[in-house]
Amino acid sequence: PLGELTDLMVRRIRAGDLVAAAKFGTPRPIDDPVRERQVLEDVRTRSVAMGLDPESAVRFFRAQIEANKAVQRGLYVRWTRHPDEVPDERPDLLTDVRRRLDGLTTEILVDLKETEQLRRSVVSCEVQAKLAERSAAVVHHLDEVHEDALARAMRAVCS
Ligand SMILES: O=C(O)C(=O)C[C@]1(C(=O)O)C=C[C@@H](O)C=C1
Repeated sequence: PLGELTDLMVRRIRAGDLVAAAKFGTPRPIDDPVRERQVLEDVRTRSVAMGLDPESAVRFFRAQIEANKAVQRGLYVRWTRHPDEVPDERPDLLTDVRRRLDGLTTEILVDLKETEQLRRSVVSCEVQAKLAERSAAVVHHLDEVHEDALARAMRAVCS
């Protein structure tokens, strides 16, 4: 039941690779508190409009942002040690990567709404979340950096 939401979380985590590729070797820092506030304000407003608990949605997205930063930091370490692994192309953060993240926000909010009942029932939610996390790690061939990020992101699934 949490498979679709988990897949979307993995897609957001994978978008962290693009964020890292856009920022690595530029003066732009991994942490952008202004952008984080914009993302979370947007989530809050749209949750209210959708009848989702805004506090829980914001908490969920805070965890997704932390997971995204963990990916960026992990890749920075990897790329500093192995410069040959740095992607050849630098995507554009504003027009390419953040647009993709904004699209994922919409999809994730819809899925949060669809799974609201299940996520409120703490015990079954924890069981389903573990199942979804394990199968996503296998299906998406996640390496350690991305698996750790997913574990971090999953902490806020059960409300
Ligand atoms: O948009 C960025 O610059 C990102 O790094 C992505 C993101 C996010 O997950 O939405 C993560 C960290 C930043 O502090 C702001 C936002």
